[in-house]
Amino acid sequence: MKRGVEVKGLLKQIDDFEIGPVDLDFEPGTITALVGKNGAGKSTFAKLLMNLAKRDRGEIFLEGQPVSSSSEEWKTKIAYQPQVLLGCNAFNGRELKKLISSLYPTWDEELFIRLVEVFKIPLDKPYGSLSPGVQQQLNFVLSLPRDTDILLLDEPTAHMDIHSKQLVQDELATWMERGEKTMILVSHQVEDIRKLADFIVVFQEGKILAHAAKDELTQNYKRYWLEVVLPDAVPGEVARKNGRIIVTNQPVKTEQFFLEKGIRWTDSRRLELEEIISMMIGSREGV
Ligand SMILES: Nc1ncnc2c1ncn2[C@@H]1O[C@H](COP(=O)(O)OP(=O)(O)OP(=O)(O)O)[C@@H](O)[C@H]1O
Repeated sequence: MKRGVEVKGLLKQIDDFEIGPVDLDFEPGTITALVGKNGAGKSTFAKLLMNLAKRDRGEIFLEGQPVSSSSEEWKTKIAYQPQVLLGCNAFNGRELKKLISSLYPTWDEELFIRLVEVFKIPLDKPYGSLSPGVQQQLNFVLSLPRDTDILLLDEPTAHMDIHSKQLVQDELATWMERGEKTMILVSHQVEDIRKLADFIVVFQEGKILAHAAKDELTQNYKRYWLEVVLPDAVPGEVARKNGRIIVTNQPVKTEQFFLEKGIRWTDSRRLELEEIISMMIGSREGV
């Protein structure tokens, strides 16, 4: 069976910031979104996967190939799209394509040409002269055609307009249909996560706070408006307001508890993914 990305006991200390220990498996055929507050360690984790930051401990395997400085084999397995392409300002798209395509035996020229047309990328202008949104589009158009089995994208749509974001979402969804691809997506864009992700990994201060299937999260997070003020803790409770509005992530247990105690609720609703993520990463207080 094909293996995706395996991370074992990964640890890195940067000044007073520690990332890890991280143990994570990213399965082929899935998209995982890495979320967390600014500075939580997502981009550093991405760099560790690419050996661009040196880990202190642990192991990383890409389709079974160990990521290390002493071998090159793993490099053709993964395409990494960083937030910013450094050192490229003087080169135009055509020159960058020539450089990058020569490094990837799987380069798909047809896909590149199609994407250039879809995004209407001016290939003859220096990268540094393009707007941040168009730079990001070019960055994307230079990443996907590498057609590696593993794709690692760090905030690929942050600067893009709404239409371009939708194009990226469509292209990524289509790309996943090519086979057993593994995609890791660092993102603050809820729409990207909602449309694309199968799994969500929550980073908090360098640690993995949660790793869950997106559908489970949206099924399980539920808000209840109670008829009475409730002093006791409720099974599954994750937040409350005035003892009368309760959010839980175990609605079956919660409702059983309410029924046993004779507590009635006037309304209940599932939370939107955005609310769930905000609650999990701790950027939203209360209910
Ligand atoms: N080269 C470095 N030197 C010093 N500190 C660093 C370095 N790289 C990362 N850090 C620190 O590591 C922590 C995690 O940063 P990182 O960029 O990984 O967070 P992030 O979750 O990607 O944030 P954002 O959502 O803002 O992109 C921060 O405290 C950052 O200051």
